[in-house]
Formats: sequence, C-alpha cells, structure tokens
Amino acid sequence: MREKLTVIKVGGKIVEEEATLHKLLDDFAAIEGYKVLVHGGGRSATKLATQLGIESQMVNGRRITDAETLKVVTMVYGGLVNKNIVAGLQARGVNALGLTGADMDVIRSAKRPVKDVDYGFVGDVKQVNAEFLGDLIHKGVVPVMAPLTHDGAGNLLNTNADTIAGETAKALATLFDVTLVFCFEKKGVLRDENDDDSVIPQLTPAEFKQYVAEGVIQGGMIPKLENSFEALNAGVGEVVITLASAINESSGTRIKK
Ligand SMILES: Nc1ncnc2c1ncn2[C@@H]1O[C@H](COP(=O)(O)OP(=O)(O)O)[C@@H](O)[C@H]1O
Ligand SMILES: CC(=O)N[C@@H](CCC(=O)OP(=O)(O)O)C(=O)O
Repeated sequence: MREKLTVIKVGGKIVEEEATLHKLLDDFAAIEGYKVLVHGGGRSATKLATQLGIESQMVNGRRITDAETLKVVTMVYGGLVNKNIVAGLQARGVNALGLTGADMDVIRSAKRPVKDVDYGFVGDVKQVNAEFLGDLIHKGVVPVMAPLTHDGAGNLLNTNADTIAGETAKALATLFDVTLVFCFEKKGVLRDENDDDSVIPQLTPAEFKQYVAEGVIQGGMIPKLENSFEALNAGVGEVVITLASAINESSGTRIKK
C-alpha cells in the first residue's frame, strides 16, 4: 500500500488575519504523516497594491498581472506570506521549507497565451518536479508552496493558488496516496451562500454543472471545483472543500468523480 500524503490549500481570507492563520497553523501542525501546505494571499496582495496606488483587476478568478503587479505579488506571496507561515510552522515543530515554483525548478509554467484577455505575467503550469518534492517529503521536510511559478527563461509568473494545489497534488499522486483539502472561510460548498449550514455534502460533475447554471456556485468557487475534478481524474484519491478550522474533522463537501 502507498504512503498517505495530505495537501492543504489555504486561501487569502484565512492567511490575512493573524487569528485565523494561527488556528490553521495549529491544526496543520497536528496533521499526522506526510503533508504539504499551499497558500494563496490574494487579499493581502490587493491591499498592498492599493496602498502603492496600483489598481487590481481580476478576470475569471485570475489577477491581471502587469510588471508592477508582478513585483507586488512576488513580495507578498514569495516574501511576507510564505515566510510568516514558515516561521509559524517552525515554532510549532514542523520542519517547513518555503518554496516558489522557481526554487529547485519545482513548478515550471508558460505565460498564459493572449486570447480574449491579456493576463500579463500569469503562468499556466506545465511541469511539477514531483521527484524532488517526494525526496524532501521523505526526509521529513514540509514544503510550503507560494503561488508563483517560473518559465525557465528568467521570468517569475503569478499562478492561481488553487491551481498550484491541484497540480502539486496530481504530480505527487504518482508517488503517494494523496488527499487534497481546499480550506477557506465557509463550511464547504453551500446551497445558499448566505446560509452557513446549507453545506452540500457530496458533489458530482453533473451536479456542479447544474449548480453553476442555477447561479448557486459562482466566482472563485468555479475554478476551485474545476481543479478538484481534474485532480480526482488524474489520480488524487480524495478531494474535500471545507472550513479552515475544520481540516481535521470529516465535515465539508466531498468531491466525487
Ligand atoms: N456555493 C458556494 N459555496 C461557497 N462559496 C461560494 C459558493 N459560490 C461562490 N462562492 C465563493 O467562493 C469563494 C471561494 O473562492 P476564492 O475566493 O477563490 O477562495 P480562496 O480564498 O479560498 O481561494 C467564497 O469566498 C465564496 O464567496
Ligand atoms: C493568477 C492569479 O490569479 N494568482 C493569484 C494567486 C494568489 C491566490 O490564488 O490567492 P487566494 O488563494 O488567496 O485567492 C492572485 O494573484 O490572486
């Protein structure tokens, strides 16, 4: 039987607030066995950009990333957010190593081609170095991945953190029995976004399509679920979407093939 590995993705609303981040790090530190943490930080990037007089624009859940915005996201994701998390995990006895996709060529991407929209310096993942990550993990290191990748020609590229989580989980599924958990500020995928207790316990692709058509599932939840189905189809054992403070409970929405 293959060894188990948990990949946790934590979004910007949780990492932005000290209290919710600390609780998440406590819970993450308590997860037994091999694990990887993937973080976002979109809200912190938007805040700093505003303070610097740079306007933020999102299209289909992705940030339009011009040269100035790329500097901001590199500072925020690769610097502040990543290093705060790494230090917080070290304080909890977790031997964390912060990585962007450029470090040890962990995630190579290609600049998103311009079609209807020019996203600028946004990368689509092409290759994840699962072998290197696997070696680190087997040595007892806990990778903490920032949502930045590189193209191999010297350019850093901004990449959606849910995509980083999905692609990393897929690549590591060649080596481990992977559970992927997307955690955020709600209890799961909700039937009614205003009713916290309307969690959909299981979700199939057909139900997903139906909910999108009805407007029940929208915005950032659409790419999150697309990444979830893709991960399951590519060998990830289990995908769950749940409340950040409940990553060690069996609640939330379980994604089905
Ligand atoms: N049916 C739904 N249930 C829960 N959240 C939903 C739903 N439809 C849309 N959302 C939105 O999706 C958001 C999560 O996606 P996103 O903003 O990308 O999160 P993250 O910060 O975790 O990356 C939630 O904050 C919520 O506003
Ligand atoms: C290309 C792109 O959109 N990148 C994202 C990366 C951060 C992210 O995904 O953060 P959350 O998980 O907090 O949303 C962005 O800059 O917002």
